[in-house]
Amino acid sequence: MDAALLPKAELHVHVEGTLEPELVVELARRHRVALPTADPELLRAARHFTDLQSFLDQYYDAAELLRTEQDFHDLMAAYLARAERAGVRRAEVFLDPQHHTGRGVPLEAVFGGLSAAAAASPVSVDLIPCFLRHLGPDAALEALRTWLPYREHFIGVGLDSTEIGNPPAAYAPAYALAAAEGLHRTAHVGEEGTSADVAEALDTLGIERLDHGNHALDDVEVVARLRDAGTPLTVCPLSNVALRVVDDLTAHPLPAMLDAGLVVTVNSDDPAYFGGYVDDNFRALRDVVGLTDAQLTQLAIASFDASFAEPAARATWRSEVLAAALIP
Ligand code: HPA
Ligand SMILES: [Zn+2]
Repeated sequence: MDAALLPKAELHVHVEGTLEPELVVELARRHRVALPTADPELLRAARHFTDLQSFLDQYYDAAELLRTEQDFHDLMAAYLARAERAGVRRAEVFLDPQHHTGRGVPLEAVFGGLSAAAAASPVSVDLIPCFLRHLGPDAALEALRTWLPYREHFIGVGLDSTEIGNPPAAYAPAYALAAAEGLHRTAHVGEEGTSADVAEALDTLGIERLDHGNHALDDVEVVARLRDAGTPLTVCPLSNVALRVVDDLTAHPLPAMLDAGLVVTVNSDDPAYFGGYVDDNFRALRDVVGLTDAQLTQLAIASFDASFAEPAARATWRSEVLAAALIP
């Protein structure tokens, strides 16, 4: 089999980042919003970035087209159909509820639409709402309180948006409440931020996974902490190239992360913006970085081990990977 299509879990994908230009055009038509062009290819060509913020500006702008439960349903349904073709058996999907409630979209529409599409998919799906760093720590704590009545719709919390200038420790109260509520905890750290930010997140947030974490490699002590604790990193190679976290794929630290004994998983982040879904990321690691089939198999197994799914389901998927890897 194409090693890029191995059974896998996707643990780092933002549902708003799966908004393809074709759906942008459809949503604009649905809500009578004028676009600069109705040609999806021209919209796609405009999706290029110089850094994280230049991406976030476009990403939040396009996400304003998501208004109704139907819109959120259609977004998730399209992602899951594509993810299924990428070999995804399990998806733990980020969302940015504050960006929607801040525009007057009710949480019922956001969670209702996403969960309905998830329930209709053969992919095992759970949702992880993220705190938006640019809105600050008080808003994060308040947001979590408003999410808790929808507790059955999500399994954990994350932290995303502008990393520079928004270090993680301030979010400790929101993470403490999440822990008290029995929620899983993960956070974007070390994408544009430093190894000191990664250490700070480990010290203060009680995170079970680290999203990105590229700059952890700048400090051997931080690497040792992650390795000794077995904290998985959700790494996003094509995202890192698109946002210039790395110069090109051949300079990507993923092989160094594996060499350092870190638990690494491969993910798409915002596939509609960064030129590829999770299978495309696996394929790029094989074709450009030169990872072997054995390494790709290791990454696929790690994705299930690092997931928040039930142990029995993880064991089943893990054996599926091994069976697929053995069939030439
Ligand atoms: O890669 C990311 N980093 C921070 N915030 C984000 N929101 C969507 N994608 C990202
Ligand atoms: Zn991300």
